[in-house]
Amino acid sequence: MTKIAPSILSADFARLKEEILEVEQGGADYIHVDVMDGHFVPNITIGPLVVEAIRPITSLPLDVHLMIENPADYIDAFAKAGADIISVHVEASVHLHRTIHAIKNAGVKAGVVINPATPAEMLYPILKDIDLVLFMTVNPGFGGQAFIADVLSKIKQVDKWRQDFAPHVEFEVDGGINQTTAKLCTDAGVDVLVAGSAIFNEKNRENAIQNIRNATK
Ligand SMILES: O=C(CO)[C@H](O)[C@H](O)COP(=O)(O)O
Ligand SMILES: [Fe+2]
Repeated sequence: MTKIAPSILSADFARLKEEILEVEQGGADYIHVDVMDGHFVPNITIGPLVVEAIRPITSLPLDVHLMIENPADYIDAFAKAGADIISVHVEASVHLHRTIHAIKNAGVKAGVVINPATPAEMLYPILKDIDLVLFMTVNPGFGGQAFIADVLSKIKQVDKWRQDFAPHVEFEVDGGINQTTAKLCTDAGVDVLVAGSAIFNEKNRENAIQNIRNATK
């Protein structure tokens, strides 16, 4: 079954606990946490303190998406705060192999994120070492942007490598996911759909989650 990871970027931060409980009760599989530093992306969001604060609220895995420069410097802080998956951008990681192993050594699942304009080949050397690939289907930085369909061919390319030598790797997409784009992604091999505005802009979060999941069948 397709997994759904609501992005709290589009939640009401004044009611964050209730928002997280609503999507958990509505059938979410992960809670997606967008960390932005105002350097790697032109927006500033949340840090380890917020991850630590939401950790006791939910039993769902916390899927932490680091959109920051020098992500290796912050692995321990996010691991200690309670992250279950930490994903770093290939574009921000000079020593990607070292950073991935630092995440794993911290006892956390390691993900690698790739921007829409970054070629699939960047993933090839490290695919077997990681737990998750997060394909950006928008340029990172903001919720509510339009899906970039060109990324689908890249997902299909990496899926061939996955079938060849890395069948354990989960594929996730992030950005512009709704009932229409969800199906395009799962048809290309995606296992986990991040959705922010398509879930938190709807009054009934359970219906929103179910509608996206049902659209992929
Ligand atoms: O990483 C992100 C933005 O950089 C968010 O996870 C993503 O944008 C989710 O928002 P939406 O579903 O509204 O596009
Ligand atoms: Fe994200």
